[in-house]
Amino acid sequence: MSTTATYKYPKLFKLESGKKLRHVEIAYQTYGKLNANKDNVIWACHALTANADVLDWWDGLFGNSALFNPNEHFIVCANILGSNYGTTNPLSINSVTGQPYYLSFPEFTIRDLAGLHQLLANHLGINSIKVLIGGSLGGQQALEWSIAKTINVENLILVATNAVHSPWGIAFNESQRLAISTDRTFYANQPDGGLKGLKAARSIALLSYRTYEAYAATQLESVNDKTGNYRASSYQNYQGEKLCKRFNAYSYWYLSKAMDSHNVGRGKKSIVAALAEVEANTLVIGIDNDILFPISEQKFLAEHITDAQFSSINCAYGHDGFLIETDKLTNIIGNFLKESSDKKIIKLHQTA
Ligand SMILES: CC(=O)SCCNC(=O)CCNC(=O)[C@H](O)C(C)(C)COP(=O)(O)OP(=O)(O)OC[C@H]1O[C@@H](n2cnc3c(N)ncnc32)[C@H](O)[C@@H]1OP(=O)(O)O
Ligand SMILES: N[C@@H](CCO)C(=O)O
Repeated sequence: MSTTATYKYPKLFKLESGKKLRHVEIAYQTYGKLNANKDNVIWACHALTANADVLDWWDGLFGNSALFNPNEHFIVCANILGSNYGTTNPLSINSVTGQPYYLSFPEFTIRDLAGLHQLLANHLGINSIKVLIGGSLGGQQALEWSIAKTINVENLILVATNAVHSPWGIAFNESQRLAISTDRTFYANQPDGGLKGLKAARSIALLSYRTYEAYAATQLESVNDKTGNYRASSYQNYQGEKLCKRFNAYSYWYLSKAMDSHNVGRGKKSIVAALAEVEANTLVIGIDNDILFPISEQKFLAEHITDAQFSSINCAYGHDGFLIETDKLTNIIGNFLKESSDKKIIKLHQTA
């Protein structure tokens, strides 16, 4: 059973900045049924440009016969604030002006994304999450939500993510925003504003999601006499255009800023102290060819989250491997969850 719905939060939602959003709407999908004990929730947090349909974009890890399946689990995935797949975003109507927000949309942080997940969990009557999982920007949300401890998270799975967004990651995002800002239609406040800039931004981003080896494997020329019309050029153009058909420059702009804001140590004693607040059984998975969220970042997470396990995946694809290597993820996560449930049974026997 799959449900697509939108939750309209009836009150004002206060952002970390202190600004308030009214009439926040959260588009979400659920699959399967919440059991009587309400202890079968799998909550997936999506990355930069995905949507609430986790069975589609994380097919293989999620699916009818996958590790996370709707027969056993109640799977929840919410479209994040700022994204154009149904949740309130810069193209939504600002009820005060009666016009879309565009660039008057307030900036928000990863903590705000986690805050919206909590609103939805309250609405769905969920007090406990069996597995909270996210990759990349999705992992940043899952981590902040676990640190906030507004809900019980039994198992936390962080894939290709970090505790604080790096100078390198911010520089990539800033370069993408520079590309968008050179497109003057961006400032015209129209739904297709900045699309040429967005195309260039996606082309830049892809360089950080893939690797030298991935391009060599898929875009190498088969002839030596070319002096133009290269496959790699066509690939960059195609990928930029593909994103423009399903996304908008305003959402991209704001979401990339939210990613830059990620720092679990903000307002805390330190980043390390913030990580020590995580109480969930944690598994951190890195991709060893990831140049955007290098594996040192996942090792750091695992080192500072109490009793966290660390595992790595070899994937020539690089960062986006977290969306592709679903067999490897299934294997690593399946073993981790089995161990975690065995430990729980032993603990129960010891306390009985
Ligand atoms: C409504 C929605 O669609 S939202 C959900 C979809 N998006 C998401 O979930 C976001 C996360 N997903 C992603 O980032 C990506 O889909 C990934 C990483 C999982 C895979 O990336 P892909 O772009 O599918 O794969 P890859 O990088 O190998 O590129 C393949 C595409 O490039 C095209 N391509 C490959 N080489 C070239 C070239 N030289 N010139 C032009 N096109 C090329 C292929 O024909 C293929 O096109 P298609 O996507 O139309 O089938
Ligand atoms: N390729 C991913 C971003 C990488 O984290 C997306 O478009 O959502």
